[in-house]
Amino acid sequence: MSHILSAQNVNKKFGSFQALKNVNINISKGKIVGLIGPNGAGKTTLLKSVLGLDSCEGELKVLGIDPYKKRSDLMKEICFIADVAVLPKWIKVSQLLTFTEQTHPNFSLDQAKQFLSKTKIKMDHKVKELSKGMTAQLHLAIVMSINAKLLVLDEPTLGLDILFRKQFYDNLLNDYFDNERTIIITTHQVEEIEHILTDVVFIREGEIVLNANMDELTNSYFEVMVGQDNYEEALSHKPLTMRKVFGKHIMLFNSTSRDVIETLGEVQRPSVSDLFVALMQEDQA
Ligand SMILES: Nc1ncnc2c1ncn2[C@@H]1O[C@H](COP(=O)(O)OP(=O)(O)OP(=O)(O)O)[C@@H](O)[C@H]1O
Repeated sequence: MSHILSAQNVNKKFGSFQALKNVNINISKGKIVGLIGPNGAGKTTLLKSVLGLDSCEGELKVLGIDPYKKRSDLMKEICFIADVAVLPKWIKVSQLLTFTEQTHPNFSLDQAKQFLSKTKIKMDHKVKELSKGMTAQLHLAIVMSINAKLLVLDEPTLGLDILFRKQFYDNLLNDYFDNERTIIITTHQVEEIEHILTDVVFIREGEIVLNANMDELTNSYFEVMVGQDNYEEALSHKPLTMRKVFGKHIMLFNSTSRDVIETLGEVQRPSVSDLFVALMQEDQA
């Protein structure tokens, strides 16, 4: 098996509405992939197909398995967080850990206890007694104690404050991720995760509009801060987007015209969120 995930011409229709359009992606082991798109772009729809929660047309293989037809086989090897706040309110932490140990073959109870010992969560706490952030910590402690090959996170930090969000991603990167694992994350807070990503996939109206690793991205696009003197000339090279900061124009270009344009101002690497905004606008133009 060469890819952890392989999608070829994947389509998904809800009645006459086409939510996924000819999606082609391959993801290999050891990647942290950001699946990024505006509201209603098709991120959750794609992840549901990846997790075997919904059917799709085309060829989709996760760990070499057809997720919809062989979901129970797949679930032994992967885990996911759909929304951190969703855990049964009435259950005690100790009961939740026992339940997970009994139902998941790759769960380590000792490991979960070790993660939880670094938090304020106690074994006899009920989920309803935990704050949203503590519930997220509990969920993550469980997920990080499952020896999974693929972790799928759909908006994992929704509703959490910035300290918890930062801690969540730090824990994920330092205590969980290694080259044997693969993570797919969707979030609208792109700027908070871009430093941990190895690859980005942009999706818009069910179509993949960009699929690149972060190094490729740096080489494919660049921003130039252009002063008034060079403004007209820089503009003639047709920037993808432009914004004004402290009286200077920051223009985004793709690398085809790099040699000429980098003489016109200070070059910088665009953030993933700036690139996302630019490519979404470009696609709509
Ligand atoms: N069960 C369904 N029945 C009909 N349409 C659906 C269904 N599920 C999703 N859709 C539609 O498919 C499109 C993609 O939805 P999806 O939830 O995948 O978007 P998303 O990228 O996850 O958005 P968000 O960032 O807002 O969560 C939307 O137009 C949505 O209305």
